[in-house]
Amino acid sequence: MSSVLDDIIVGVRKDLHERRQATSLGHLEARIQTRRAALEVLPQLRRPGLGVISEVKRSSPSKGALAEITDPAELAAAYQAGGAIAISVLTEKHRFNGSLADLDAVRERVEIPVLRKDFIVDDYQVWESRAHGADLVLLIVAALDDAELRRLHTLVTDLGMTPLVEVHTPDEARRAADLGAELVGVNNRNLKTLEVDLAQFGRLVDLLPAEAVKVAESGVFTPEDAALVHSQGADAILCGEALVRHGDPAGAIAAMIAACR
Ligand SMILES: O=C(O)c1ccccc1NCC(=O)[C@H](O)[C@H](O)COP(=O)(O)O
Repeated sequence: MSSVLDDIIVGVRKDLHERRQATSLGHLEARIQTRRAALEVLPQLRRPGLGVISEVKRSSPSKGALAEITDPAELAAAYQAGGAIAISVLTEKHRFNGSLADLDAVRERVEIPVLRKDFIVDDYQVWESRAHGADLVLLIVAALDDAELRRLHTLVTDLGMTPLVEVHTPDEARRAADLGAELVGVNNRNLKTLEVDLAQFGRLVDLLPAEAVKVAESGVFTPEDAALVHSQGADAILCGEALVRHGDPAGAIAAMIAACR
């Protein structure tokens, strides 16, 4: 039986095929030449305290519609004002109602690094991410075999961006370590069943390379949640639903950072 992740990737490959027909790789390469270099994020994430990677997320397979978000750039500006270290933009369209236009709008508006959050399975998407101004690209270990993971990780790095390597199981944590990943996210959400367990970060943290920057992803709702994963070794959190549903996202980010001082 196929998992939620498998179903998402079927749609992603179909969309990718259409975009490839519309925009050649050569066009993306030319567009990259006009962009300034990708921003670094690792030095900031290595500083003491909690980094908050704040996500622009309209809907999700687990919860359906979360927030309308008519102006993603405005939301990203609020995130930046609250002290976010980076903005994550979900660009998948069928399940998350995101787009590359969202990435463009956010990139134009904020000065901090921007993560392209999608289901990356092909080199084309990496070129596309840089062409649209991404500084970081998510690589989900569960979606890739070792050869694909290594190839995409190298390409992201070669284009000057930072790969965020996402794991959920001990085996995936080992694969991320073998890769020499410098930025590793533990997703507390199982992308095959959609179950969320905030304790997953604490279970996996010791399996990650000591020198890697560690991100706790998903299921962080309160300053107390943020303080818990920070006390377990999270340098940063990746937070979506709690912020898009909050009336004061800047204040919510500031409160999470304050709880980890
Ligand atoms: O959010 C989902 O339901 C989901 C389902 C299947 C694949 C990925 C999914 N989400 C992507 C993410 O990992 C989250 O958007 C991100 O970590 C923020 O999570 P949260 O703070 O719980 O919104």
